[in-house]
Amino acid sequence: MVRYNATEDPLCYPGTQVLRNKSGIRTQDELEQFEQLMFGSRAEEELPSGKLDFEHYCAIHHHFFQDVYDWAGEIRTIRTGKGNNWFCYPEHINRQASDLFAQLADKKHLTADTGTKRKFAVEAAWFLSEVNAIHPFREGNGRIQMVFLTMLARNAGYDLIEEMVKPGPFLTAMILSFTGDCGPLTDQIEGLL
Ligand SMILES: Nc1ncnc2c1ncn2[C@@H]1O[C@H](COP(=O)(O)OP(=O)(O)OP(=O)(O)O)[C@@H](O)[C@H]1O
Repeated sequence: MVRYNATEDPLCYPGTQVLRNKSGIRTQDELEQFEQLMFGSRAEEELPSGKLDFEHYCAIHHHFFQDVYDWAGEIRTIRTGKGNNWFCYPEHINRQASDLFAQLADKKHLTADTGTKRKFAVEAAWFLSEVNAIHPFREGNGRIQMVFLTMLARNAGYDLIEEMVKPGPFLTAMILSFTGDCGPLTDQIEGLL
């Protein structure tokens, strides 16, 4: 997992980068294992239904992380970044997310004009790069991005096979998409359809 650059974070146990959690786990390794376990167990359940809007996106985050964090499904309140990239400042998240999900709705949730895998992948890469730049949550963004992408694909008539993700190239493509180059991410997504 790529760790965050975060400003002083009240969500962490003092003097650590370990997020306060419902089980009181104080080490990062143990917390990641616990997150993974809970995520897997919630994946077995039916996902929250919704309109593929931002409210739905947050409900999905809540579903997967409700066993671990009190703030599951809530937008973050501190500035975060990864590598050299800082994500949307928290005070702008609601507005940016509303704009993005309005555009997604205008594009009929990527079901319009996406008659080929390539066309769908182009639109999906656009959406993923934008939602990643917003990065609504303190943790769990990558996993929720992938769950939601799978839902968008299914809604557009495609089966996205997440097990086929190649973590290294996919991460490189995500980072490139942050700087506006969505080509490699488009290729990665097309390869999953
Ligand atoms: N340097 C970077 N610039 C932009 N995006 C990045 C960078 N490094 C990682 N990302 C993206 O951030 C997301 C991960 O965010 P976060 O750590 O909140 O999610 P996670 O689900 O907890 O972790 P992971 O996706 O690693 O399992 C992924 O989509 C990843 O591609």
